[in-house]
Amino acid sequence: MSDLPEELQTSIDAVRADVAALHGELVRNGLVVWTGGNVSGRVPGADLFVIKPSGVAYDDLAAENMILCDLDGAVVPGTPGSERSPSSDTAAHAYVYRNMPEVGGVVHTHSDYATAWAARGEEIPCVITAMADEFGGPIPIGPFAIIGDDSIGRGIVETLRGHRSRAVLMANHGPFTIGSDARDAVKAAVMVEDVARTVHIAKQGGTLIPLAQEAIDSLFTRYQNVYGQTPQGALS
Ligand SMILES: O=C(CO)[C@@H](O)[C@@H](O)COP(=O)(O)O
Repeated sequence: MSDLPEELQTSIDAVRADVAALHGELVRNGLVVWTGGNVSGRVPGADLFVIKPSGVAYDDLAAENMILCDLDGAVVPGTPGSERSPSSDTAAHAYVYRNMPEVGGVVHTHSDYATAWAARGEEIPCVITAMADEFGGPIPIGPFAIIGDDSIGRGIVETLRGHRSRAVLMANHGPFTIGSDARDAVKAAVMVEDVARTVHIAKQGGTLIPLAQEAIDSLFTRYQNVYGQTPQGALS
């Protein structure tokens, strides 16, 4: 692939750097232990995505050892990092990219509280405004699926297609999140763990009070369209 058009190579290099750095956000936010999580990012305008190598310590991850894959999940030969095996979940990430063209990033972790809800096969009810803002409603449970083929990816797509949530709790496994790009998917992974913890603590203290759908809709619309800075005001 060394004879790629310069613009595509530049785009691939940017996604490599972004995906490598975002794995550090999983560690910084306490979402992973050892190597138990992964981030990928789609290469804009190409049938390609970048994902981490399987089982490599987060401290050793770098742009040059990220792995470039096609949308079937096959490693692109002769590219930096292609000498290593891609993440165990590459097939799942690839399935999402093939079937949800609007998705630019996918993340998987075994973060404690979200994975505990997944172990119970229990969706997280929308009882706090932070959930309405970020997920527009409850965080759904996806089917139990064994790693190794399209099963996990199919479960993610069947659960999230047409759903406001960018997070799904795959039963007995843990959260997978999607986003407009890899950073957005990492944000969803951070926020699903945060709300999973809060609602778990609330549930221990007594009866949860559901938010009215009208309030959820209003909060989600505001947060998705008004919250934060315009591109002119953004600092990073
Ligand atoms: O959940 C699993 C394996 O069941 C994987 O996501 C996790 O161990 C991370 O594996 P990778 O290092 O991405 O291959």
